[in-house]
Amino acid sequence: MRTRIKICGLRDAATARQVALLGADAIGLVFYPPSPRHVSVALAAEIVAALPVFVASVGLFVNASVENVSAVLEKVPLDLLQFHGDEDLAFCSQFGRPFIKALRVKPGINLLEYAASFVSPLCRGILLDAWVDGVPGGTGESFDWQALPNEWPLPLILSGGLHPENVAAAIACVQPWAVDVSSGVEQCKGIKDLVLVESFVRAVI
Ligand SMILES: O=C(O)c1ccccc1N[C@@H]1O[C@H](COP(=O)(O)O)[C@@H](O)[C@H]1O
Repeated sequence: MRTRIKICGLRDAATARQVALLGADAIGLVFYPPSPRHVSVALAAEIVAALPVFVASVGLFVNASVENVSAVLEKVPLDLLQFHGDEDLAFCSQFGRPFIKALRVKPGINLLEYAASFVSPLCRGILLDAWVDGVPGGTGESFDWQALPNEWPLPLILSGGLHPENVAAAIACVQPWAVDVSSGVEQCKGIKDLVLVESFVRAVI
């Protein structure tokens, strides 16, 4: 079975639909105002409404307030939440929605212990991203895949600096359940390139 694909940081309905038609299993919507990929609640609702059936919508938050996440959930029918900051299990679980938790790979972090602390009914996976000081994600930076454990207590989503030329090698090395990409399929920050999206999807094995 092919590795699942999430393309993150969509900012218009037509491109999101195209990305889905090219083979993405999920698209990500960034609710983090400092990001160049940030979307408003109204735009996110429009994008989700344009997706073909069976393509999942994922809302990405970074250390957002409860009120902020709840306000998005009231208006946007997201399938999954992605918490990309320092949120703990209690924070992530309180919305009663399935979620994935990002972990930025940094020397000294016990990756398996961290992942094990999120094993719970609503946590559907651990997403690994590169650690870049001062920027929570979407940096286009990768990390050393060779250093990762082979077995994980939750489905693994690999991200961080993936692009059409390295994604097959990353999958062969890590064998994740899914891959997630933003910068590697963009013309410039926040603008997706459908040719790169197509090449990325084709390269995923
Ligand atoms: O995409 C963003 O702007 C973003 C902002 C803040 C936190 C996470 C963000 N994106 C996620 O970052 C990783 C890696 O992205 P990249 O492919 O290296 O650019 C990915 O999981 C995105 O969902």
